[in-house]
Amino acid sequence: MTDIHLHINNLSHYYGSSSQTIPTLRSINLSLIRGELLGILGPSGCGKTTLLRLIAGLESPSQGNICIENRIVSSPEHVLPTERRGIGMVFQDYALFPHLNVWRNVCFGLSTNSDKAKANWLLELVGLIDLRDSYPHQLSGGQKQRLALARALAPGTSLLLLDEPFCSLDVEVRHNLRNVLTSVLRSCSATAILVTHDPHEALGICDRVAVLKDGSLHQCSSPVDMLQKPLTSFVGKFVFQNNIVNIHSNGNSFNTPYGSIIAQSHLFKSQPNVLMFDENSLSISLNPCGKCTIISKEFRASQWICRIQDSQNILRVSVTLDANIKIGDKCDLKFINGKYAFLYPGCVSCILKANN
Ligand SMILES: Nc1ncnc2c1ncn2[C@@H]1O[C@H](COP(=O)(O)OP(=O)(O)OP(=O)(O)O)[C@@H](O)[C@H]1O
Repeated sequence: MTDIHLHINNLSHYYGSSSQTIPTLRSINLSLIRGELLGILGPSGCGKTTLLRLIAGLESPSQGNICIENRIVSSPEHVLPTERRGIGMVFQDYALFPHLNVWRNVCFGLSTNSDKAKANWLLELVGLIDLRDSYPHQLSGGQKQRLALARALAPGTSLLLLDEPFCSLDVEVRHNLRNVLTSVLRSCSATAILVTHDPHEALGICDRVAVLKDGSLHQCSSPVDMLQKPLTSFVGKFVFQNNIVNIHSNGNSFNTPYGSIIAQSHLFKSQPNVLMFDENSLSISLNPCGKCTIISKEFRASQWICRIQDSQNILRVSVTLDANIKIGDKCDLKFINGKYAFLYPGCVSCILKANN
């Protein structure tokens, strides 16, 4: 049987009175398996922090409930205090005690010798044992966040809530800390939720990723499943930066300025009106009289990613590094034959076909 650590059941939340405001979270259902790292991903204001605060017991649900270890800890009628939930929290701003050194920060609130042995082990694990006498102001941002991680886990916490913990750190430190996080969580057999607005971070280290938009859960699945089947066009666009094009059907066939679409129409539950495809699905040919304009190009290790505009869309297109292209160049775009794409609503897969 699956060992569910946290279960969120039909959870909704409003700030203020539900009759006056729009919900911050709408009917969220999620489960976390023990030892799992779940990413909560979404744009600014979608409700990520609110969801974390609800799990921490810092907000009260308007509807639904939250169970930790099969026990209801939050419902509209009752909210178990944060300190009785067996959770640890790590924030972007570290929240360390400035007047306590590293060792005393980790040991804060611990009493037994075995707790202190664990604190020692955690400081070893996060690479801070040699800095045990230093104070927070003597640590770098990355060291402070490693200390915050060790402190959150020291009391034997098995459920960790991390709210954008790496977002104020520079790229290399952030990258190192992601690796520290996953190995520390594994060593402690801890379950964790990582709130982030960075798709690379969520996809890179999380076992599963939950994507929120305007308080609604669009998808919760492993990174590979999400890549292979983004359930909504928002997931494809926000998480994978895929292209979105509005389409109109002509009976069972769809035409676009870039070519046509082959799909099995019996799979449609409703008529698709949006096509989604990735940056490798279009070919570009320079043409001074072309209908499209290259408006930006970004270097990636193995290709350029161009943004190309026509009268209806701005599309991301990958172009080989040896292509002689400049911003402002005119061009034509067409589908690359045989590339896979998705139609929405319904996430029906289809195949792209270039116009002759
Ligand atoms: N204390 C509050 N009172 C009223 N509205 C709030 C409060 N806190 C947040 N909100 C609103 O609730 C919505 C969700 O906020 P939340 O902080 O959960 O989003 P978020 O996804 O974490 O955003 P960000 O990535 O910018 O931190 C936003 O529209 C926000 O303005």
